[in-house]
Amino acid sequence: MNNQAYESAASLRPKHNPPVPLGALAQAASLVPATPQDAAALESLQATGLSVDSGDILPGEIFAALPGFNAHGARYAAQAVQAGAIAVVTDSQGAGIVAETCPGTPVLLASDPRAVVGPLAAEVYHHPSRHLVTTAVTGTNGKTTTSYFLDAILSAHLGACMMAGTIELRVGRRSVESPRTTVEAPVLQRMLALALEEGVGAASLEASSHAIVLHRLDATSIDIAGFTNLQRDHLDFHSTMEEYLQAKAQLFTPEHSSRGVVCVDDRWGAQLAAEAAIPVDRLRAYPGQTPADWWVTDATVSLEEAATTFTLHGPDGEEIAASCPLPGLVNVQNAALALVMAIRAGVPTDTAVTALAGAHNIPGRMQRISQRDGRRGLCIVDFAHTPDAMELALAAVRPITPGRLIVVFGSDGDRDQGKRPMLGEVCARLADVLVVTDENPRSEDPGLIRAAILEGVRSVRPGMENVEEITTWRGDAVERGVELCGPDDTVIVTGKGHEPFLEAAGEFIRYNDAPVMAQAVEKKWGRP
Ligand SMILES: CC(=O)N[C@H]1[C@@H](OP(=O)(O)OP(=O)(O)OC[C@H]2O[C@@H](n3ccc(=O)[nH]c3=O)[C@H](O)[C@@H]2O)O[C@H](CO)[C@@H](O)[C@@H]1O[C@H](C)C(=O)N[C@@H](C)C(=O)N[C@H](CCC(=O)O)C(=O)O
Ligand SMILES: Nc1ncnc2c1ncn2[C@@H]1O[C@H](COP(=O)(O)OP(=O)(O)OP(=O)(O)O)[C@@H](O)[C@H]1O
Repeated sequence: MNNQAYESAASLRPKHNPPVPLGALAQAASLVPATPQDAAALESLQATGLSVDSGDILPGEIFAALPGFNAHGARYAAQAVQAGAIAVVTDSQGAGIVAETCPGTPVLLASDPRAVVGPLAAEVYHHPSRHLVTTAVTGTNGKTTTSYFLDAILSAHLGACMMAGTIELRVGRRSVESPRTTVEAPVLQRMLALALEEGVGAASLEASSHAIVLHRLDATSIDIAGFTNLQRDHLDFHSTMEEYLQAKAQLFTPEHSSRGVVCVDDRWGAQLAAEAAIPVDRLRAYPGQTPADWWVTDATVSLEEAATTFTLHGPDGEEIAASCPLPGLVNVQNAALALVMAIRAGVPTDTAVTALAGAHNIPGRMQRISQRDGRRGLCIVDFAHTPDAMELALAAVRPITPGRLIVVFGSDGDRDQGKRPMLGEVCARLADVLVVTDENPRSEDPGLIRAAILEGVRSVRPGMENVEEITTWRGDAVERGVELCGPDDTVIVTGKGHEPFLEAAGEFIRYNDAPVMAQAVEKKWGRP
């Protein structure tokens, strides 16, 4: 994500945050003044906020200078002080740098500064999560989808819900692009405080494993934590799957959450549920034998409405007929998880079921741009950008496609080159018509990326029938896909989902598939 997103995230702050004495903050996070003069500062100073980023400091706030993977944050202390920081929280190495670069600035010491940022941020923003119904979803896949389902349900129940995840940071009507899946603790606490200030009663969060390990969620009171699944990913950060699971498992401890709902469809979920240190509901979303408190039967994809219907059974004999508007059986796991989490958060079942059924248009996640109506075809934007996700996405839309399945796709530059022919192979195998285009070529020659994809296509379809290559611009390819789409056909454009930029030749170009596809739909069929 580019710098603009970080700047926008910084704008989501409460309008009035009563200042907190530095002494109280030091006590809350067991901070030690670096010098006797710094101890005196505790008596006189009050803080109005906190940041780990010097570029994000407002006058009166504290700068937490963290030892980073690349640099020591204390290197930026002078910049923070110039912006109005009243004190710096750091380790002893950082204190040395501050003494050199901005002498006289009060310094509070912590042996692991990253670990105190959460509690400090919660304290300075007055523990807003304690007053909100807060949910957090973790797992390799399905976090975004499940958290949007929860957003819809909690909004229906409480009037509004705050959202912090991969796609957006939203409080009330204000939404900004999200810099990452789970933002730094000060950004999150500010958003929660703003939500409280604006009368928003709930928060739906995504919890990445990076965030859990890097303490971004510390001191956030989560009412219900949810776990979707664990698949191979991020083994550069967590060295083994066991370590990856243990990172997620931290969310299911009383330090973070009051209760949990865990999908036990894979063995990792079963292990997590068995080892969890908080009360946990076990949910089985797919057919299987694993013991569970809640389980799903009759999962079906409906052709007419592109909806998925299922029955959710509960521990007290509940039998809940539910539906979600996203196709694909993976979304049954996400939908059932959202339902059980909502029920455990106190949402009446009827309210939850109705809101889930209406949870349309998650940005870039099987997002329907036009519905099949006898004249128009079904037009969808989806984020699938790996061979596995592409396989799932195409398998999800095939049953709701009486005619041809058209896929518009490309592959990233400066990333995993091996997946390019694999994507071509999957699409050639599972779709009828292929329109090959660019995704984010970045510094690479887009023609070479497309050639690698086409090599994979050729391995399945040597004659290259029903394969088109669009060499001009991604928007033209999306338009071509829609042009080819008949009333019984489906066109799915994959790879970029919600992304607001296309990265090419060192530039971030404003581009989003959804409005481009909507324009193509209007050009072909007129306004609905
Ligand atoms: C690996 C990782 O998570 N790194 C995080 C880490 O960065 P770092 O230690 O490398 O920071 P650094 O560049 O050494 O800088 C040290 C400190 O100086 C500060 N600084 C730096 C520059 C400056 O001008 N002013 C300033 O104050 C930085 O905010 C930082 O606190 O600490 C920074 C803030 O303290 C985070 O912004 C940064 O996240 C980076 C951007 C990141 O890309 N993280 C990814 C891996 C991530 O968290 N991903 C997960 C989910 C992934 C997924 O599910 O796909 C996510 O939640 O998004
Ligand atoms: N429950 C699930 N199980 C397996 N795959 C899923 C599941 N839910 C979604 N997917 C697949 O993963 C893709 C990403 O879904 P989603 O954005 O909801 O997950 P995520 O955990 O937020 O991932 P990311 O952090 O990459 O956005 C979807 O396009 C879909 O193909």
